[in-house]
Amino acid sequence: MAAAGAASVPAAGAASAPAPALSRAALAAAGQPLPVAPVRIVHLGLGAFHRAHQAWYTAHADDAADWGIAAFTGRSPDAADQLRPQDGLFTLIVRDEHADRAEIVPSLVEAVSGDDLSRLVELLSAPSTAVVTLTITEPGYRSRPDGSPDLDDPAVASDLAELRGGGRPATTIGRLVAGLDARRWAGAAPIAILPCDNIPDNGRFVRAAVVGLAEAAGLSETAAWIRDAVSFVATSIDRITPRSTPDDRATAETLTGWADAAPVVTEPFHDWVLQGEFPAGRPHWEAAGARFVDDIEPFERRKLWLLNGAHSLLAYAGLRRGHETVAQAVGDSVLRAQVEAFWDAACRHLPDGLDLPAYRAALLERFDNARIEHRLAQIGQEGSAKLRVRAAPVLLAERAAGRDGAAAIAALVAWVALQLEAAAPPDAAEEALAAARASDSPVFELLRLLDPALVDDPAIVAAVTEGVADA
Ligand SMILES: NC(=O)c1ccc[n+]([C@@H]2O[C@H](COP(=O)([O-])OP(=O)(O)OC[C@H]3O[C@@H](n4cnc5c(N)ncnc54)[C@H](O)[C@@H]3O)[C@@H](O)[C@H]2O)c1
Ligand SMILES: O=P(O)(O)OC[C@@H](O)[C@@H](O)[C@H](O)[C@H](O)CO
Repeated sequence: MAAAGAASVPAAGAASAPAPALSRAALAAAGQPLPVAPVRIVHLGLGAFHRAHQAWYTAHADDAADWGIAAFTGRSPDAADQLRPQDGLFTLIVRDEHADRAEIVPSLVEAVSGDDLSRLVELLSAPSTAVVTLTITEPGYRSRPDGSPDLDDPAVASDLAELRGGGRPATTIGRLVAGLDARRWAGAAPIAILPCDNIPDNGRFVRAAVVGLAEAAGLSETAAWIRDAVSFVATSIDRITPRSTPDDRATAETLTGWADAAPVVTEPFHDWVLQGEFPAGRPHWEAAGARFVDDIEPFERRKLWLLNGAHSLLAYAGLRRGHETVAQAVGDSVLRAQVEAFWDAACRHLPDGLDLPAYRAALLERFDNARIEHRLAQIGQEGSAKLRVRAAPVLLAERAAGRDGAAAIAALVAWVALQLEAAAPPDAAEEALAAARASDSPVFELLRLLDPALVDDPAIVAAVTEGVADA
């Protein structure tokens, strides 16, 4: 298969006629066929990022003709409903600071509603299926911070009952366990699972979730098989991809001449670092720039602390200063200085050899791209899970090194202040956050929710309390 199609203009139609709907048949009729690769990858969580990243890398692999993706939605069937009539095709709008270019990405060959468990089981039972990728957001795993299933979560409890009775689990990890159970019964072909969410050591994290749920459901043989035979690959994934807006459809149509109900906007930059085995094979993603390493941790920390840590700082401090997007916030000299200070702190705890000055300079350029409207309210969602891994480790490392940790404390102060004003973006942990806010010592309890180690240090609690009082 050719790499992702270039922007395509329909053969017929006056300028005022409505653009034809994107589909493989319509493209073929226009002389631009995009063949359907066989499904060998199952994706869970059909959001914008998967399409801008893993689907793009797969389309640009030099063996793309052998690797089609069947992608399942997470919570609502909407994305599948939009993409099914388009045969999985979608327009990727790559937006730099000056212009847009578009390509039609052909690697997604099947878009499926997440509740279609029978199709998931069928695909996971097929020996030809070699890779499962996930982008279901941090709370989507329904895990404790160590990755093990949160057995107090009612959806997890319900899935346990369903899995025990051979029923229909409803969480993504529950469905994945049901699919892996079927794969074992079908002959246990090897497979790799590849979480692509912004979670440290995400391979180990999702392994704990999957094995833990299988064990808790009494599927002990399947749990043992997963432990021994399923490979959990750790990844650091990077491509800033904001939520799509209705304007993006008009842009896609102008650029390609095709009407696309579900285009995605992304930045030109992309990066993918992976560590782990693929026992049943994988696309030649290196051809598109992916890197396979023996130790992912330095890359993962650099990305999570510098990019995502700064994003979260800009989100909470930026919202408090009246900004709406990353570009606006990083253009505010006060916040830019806070970001630089946070990066100085984080860099003190990153190993040599990561070319940090160049990485920081490139990040600033990416954040400054005002044509990417990355909304702080989107980035700020799920703050309790995000700050735990993006800011708390930097603060704790600074304190352990005998410094005050002021730069990382600034991020916590902004988030705590928004919490106390009940103005923080949505968070799956809202029930616990509300209880913390209503307690006698809300700052202490909010910090404890982020990471109990924070409140073991009275200086951190005092600094955040003081910062919030001054904010
Ligand atoms: N957008 C980016 O710039 C970017 C970059 C790197 C990594 N990521 C990772 O990808 C994830 C998804 O980002 P996106 O931009 O595609 O978001 P999105 O909102 O477009 O898609 C999120 C997907 O996750 C599913 N989901 C959400 N909550 C869920 C739940 N509780 N259970 C099951 N499924 C659930 C949704 O149904 C949807 O399919 C992020 O949370 C992040 O971890 C995103
Ligand atoms: O996707 P989230 O919600 O985990 O985090 C929001 C952003 O920080 C994130 O999407 C970055 O844009 C991304 O990680 C860049 O690669």
